Amino acid sequence: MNDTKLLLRAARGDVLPHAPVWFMRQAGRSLPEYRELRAGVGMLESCRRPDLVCEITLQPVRRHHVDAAILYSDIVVPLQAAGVDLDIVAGTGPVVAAPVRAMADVEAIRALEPGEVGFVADAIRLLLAELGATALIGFAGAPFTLASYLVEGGPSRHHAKTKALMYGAPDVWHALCERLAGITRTFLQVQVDAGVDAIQLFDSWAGALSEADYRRYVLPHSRAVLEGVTGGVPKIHFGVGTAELLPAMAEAGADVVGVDWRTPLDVAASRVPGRVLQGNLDPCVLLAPWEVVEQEARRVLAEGAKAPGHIFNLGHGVMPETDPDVLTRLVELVHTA
Ligand SMILES: Cc1c2[nH]c(c1CCC(=O)O)Cc1[nH]c(c(CCC(=O)O)c1C)Cc1[nH]c(c(CCC(=O)O)c1C)Cc1[nH]c(c(C)c1CCC(=O)O)C2
Repeated sequence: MNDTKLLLRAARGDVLPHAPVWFMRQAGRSLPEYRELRAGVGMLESCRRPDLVCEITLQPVRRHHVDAAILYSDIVVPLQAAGVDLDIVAGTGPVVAAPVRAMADVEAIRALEPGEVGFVADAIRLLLAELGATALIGFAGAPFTLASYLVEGGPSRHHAKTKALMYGAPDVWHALCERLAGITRTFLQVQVDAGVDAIQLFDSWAGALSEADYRRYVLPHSRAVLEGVTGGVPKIHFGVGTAELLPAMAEAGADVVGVDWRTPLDVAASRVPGRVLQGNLDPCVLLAPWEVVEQEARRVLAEGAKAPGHIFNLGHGVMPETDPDVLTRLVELVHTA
């Protein structure tokens, strides 16, 4: 069964008739059917309801015929399940009630018990019964990106408080990342044990760091997550603005390296030889006329062909204002290119 899933064959580096395609943030606000289902239901509440998670995860599969579904959830779901007081505020993102600034704050973050995210395992079981040959991707946030939300208290442009803690109190920083790595590992293992086909570790904001700082302050923790998850599923590792970090992120232990739109995939292939790549059409290109979308998508496919395997995706998430019909057409193009 698994062998018929195109995404898994691409992750293994098999020669395929065409690249598999899915989109980061394919479930969500670009779809009117999502906005309808979510009316009056809070974001995190919706993530705890297996029936809603299943339906929202399936919406982009039905509409676009992508080769993979990504579980509808959020990177802060396991933190909330482990008792961290936070919410997702519409139009802003995650907001944390009591930001982490000192060792006592770190010590107040406890481990995640698998049963505390049982709703995720339930949703995955519902999805597996529906998905057939479409792969299901589970995911989690990497320690740096989670730490950034916890230390800043919310979204941040410069991650200044995060870096101040990292440089100024490395013992607190490493203790925080160790706890977050434990929570993330448990969250991913629950998803793998429930049957997802692949996992993606999002270190969305790691591109804020130099390679030296990434290696010193982040890589050991991301590696602990990626190496700690057992079950043999392919592991995808992705961040934004990570051109200089690609080799280090590959060393953290991913089978597939996600690339944003800034680095052409043939250049990325030379930076992480032997790795399968995922990416990397600029999400903003989807707002341009179709001729531009087609030209850029064909360029991405040609550059991706230089890697040992290529999973077509955007360089970051779908923008909410994207016309869903353009996504559907893009999937068709990738499938027939
Ligand atoms: C950094 C990050 C977060 N969450 C996530 C990341 C890593 C991916 C990335 O880099 O974009 C991951 C995520 N969040 C969500 C998914 C669902 C699956 C999918 O990709 O379709 C995934 C994979 C749902 C969501 N997560 C969120 C929404 C929008 C909330 C809503 O619909 O009300 C969705 C569908 C909220 C969220 N959650 C987060 C942000 C920055 C936001 C956006 C705030 C906003 O613009 O409203 C934190």
